[in-house]
Amino acid sequence: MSLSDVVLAAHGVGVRFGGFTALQDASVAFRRGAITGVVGPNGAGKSTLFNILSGRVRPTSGAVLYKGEDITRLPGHARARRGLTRTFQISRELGGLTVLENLLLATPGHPGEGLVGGLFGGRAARAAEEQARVDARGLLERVGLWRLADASASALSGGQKKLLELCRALMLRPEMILLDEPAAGVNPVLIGEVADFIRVLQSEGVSFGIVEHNMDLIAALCDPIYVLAEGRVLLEGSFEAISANEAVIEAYLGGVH
Ligand SMILES: Nc1ncnc2c1ncn2[C@@H]1O[C@H](COP(=O)(O)OP(=O)(O)OP(=O)(O)O)[C@@H](O)[C@H]1O
Repeated sequence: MSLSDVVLAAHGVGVRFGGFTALQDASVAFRRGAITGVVGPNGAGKSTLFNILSGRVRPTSGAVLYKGEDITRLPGHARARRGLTRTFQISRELGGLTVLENLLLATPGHPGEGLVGGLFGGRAARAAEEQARVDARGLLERVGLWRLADASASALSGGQKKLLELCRALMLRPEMILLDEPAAGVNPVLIGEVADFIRVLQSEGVSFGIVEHNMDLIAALCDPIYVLAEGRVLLEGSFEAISANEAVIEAYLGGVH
């Protein structure tokens, strides 16, 4: 893999929480235009890796590079502004707001604040808010949620909340999105829709990293796939390669006993 093919990379990252090593010397590379999977048993360090890549957790060692730039010390919102966004395992919709308002509040500069009496004024702010509304409507139409634009976000199903979460990340027009368990709590039909939408976004040039326990989704979408176990990267490969690997099978069975 040449350096210019890599959009996001972790080089030897590690993090300790008190005396506990959650991640050790982990190196991963997310190829531009690819959907890269990250799998592993519970507690392997997958979310911790995403937290480091997205700026929520500062690694105790190693570095994070985005488009060749060292962003290890850059806060999450600054990474998002550069085009690196994420979603969370537990959807983080604002239940007191409508579906549409949730998207408007996800944009840089929060033009949606105008809706709730913020101090944004002037022509530029109004133009930004208008653009955000156009973007939000376009996204909600694409994922079939436009008819629910004025409904409370708390009324959405688990799967719809995941779609809303993905749309919130997309409001920032990202180049790279990290998805933490996009299929968790989502019914099988909607998982198919989420997968289709991810594929369309990929065809439009967005790169993805996906942490997921649903192996059907990983097999359908991801190449390559990194396997983590006990805070380390065990190996990287195609779905066929990792599922036939003895060390991977052992790592998963070890978690079951
Ligand atoms: N802030 C924290 N403080 C202390 N320990 C933590 C913290 N965050 C994560 N850990 C621990 O680090 C280990 C890795 O957690 P992490 O959530 O990254 O695993 P995971 O692979 O995402 O697991 P799962 O598949 O269950 O979500 C776990 O043992 C977890 O308890």
